[in-house]
Amino acid sequence: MYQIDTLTKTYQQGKRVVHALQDVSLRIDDGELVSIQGPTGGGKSTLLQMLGGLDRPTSGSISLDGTDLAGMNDTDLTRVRAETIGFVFQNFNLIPTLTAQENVETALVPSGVSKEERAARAVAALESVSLGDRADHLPGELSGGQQQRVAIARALVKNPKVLLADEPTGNLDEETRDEIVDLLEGLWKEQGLTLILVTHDSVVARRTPRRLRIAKGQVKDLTA
Ligand SMILES: Nc1ncnc2c1ncn2[C@@H]1O[C@H](COP(=O)(O)OP(=O)(O)OP(=O)(O)O)[C@@H](O)[C@H]1O
Repeated sequence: MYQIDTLTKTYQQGKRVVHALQDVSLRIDDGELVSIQGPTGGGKSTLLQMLGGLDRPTSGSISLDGTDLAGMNDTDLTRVRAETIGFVFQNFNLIPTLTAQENVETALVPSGVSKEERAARAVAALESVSLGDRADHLPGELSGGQQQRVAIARALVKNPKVLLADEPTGNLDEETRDEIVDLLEGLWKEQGLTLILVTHDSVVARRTPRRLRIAKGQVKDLTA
């Protein structure tokens, strides 16, 4: 469970101070599927970065299962990210010179999993996104939707508790978008994940049980 209390994140832009997040308080329970919408510059990516322990708040707290991410040292935070949180991005962020199989295996390197186990788990993860027959392909040989499936397999191969997705369908046509949302929704149900996704797309947001809107650094729960 995430518990966020009076979280503020400011950035200095020249002489100007930008409040990317302002006094945000929020709770996200285990197993929720939540979308985050809002205008450009509203603070969506900043919030996702905080949830992923990729950046630290200026003030306030953000805890995951009772541990304050803001107060953790870098080593512990890296471990939490490696073991507990999966990330999916708009641009897939696959390594172009590695095959689908190798891309997925990379996610297990920081956790110290043996080579044999990495290979077996990557095969299973690719099968879970219906890409078992494309394991030897390079990203450039795959469609956008297939690349996103590889990225989802890479995020889930470590069995994370939380999956954070930043515009996961932003680069896909409508049909592929629907396939990817179907896939994410299926994995969410099957694996009991907490799935939090940032999206500009109201069609995607309408499919999530809980919808948050963030504008000018402030969060509103549209389903409360
Ligand atoms: N590293 C940074 N340095 C300075 N300002 C930043 C930085 N990151 C974000 N900001 C500012 O914080 C505010 C919130 O940005 P954020 O990227 O979270 O918005 P967003 O809702 O994700 O926008 P978009 O939909 O365009 O991705 C913006 O005013 C942005 O300019």
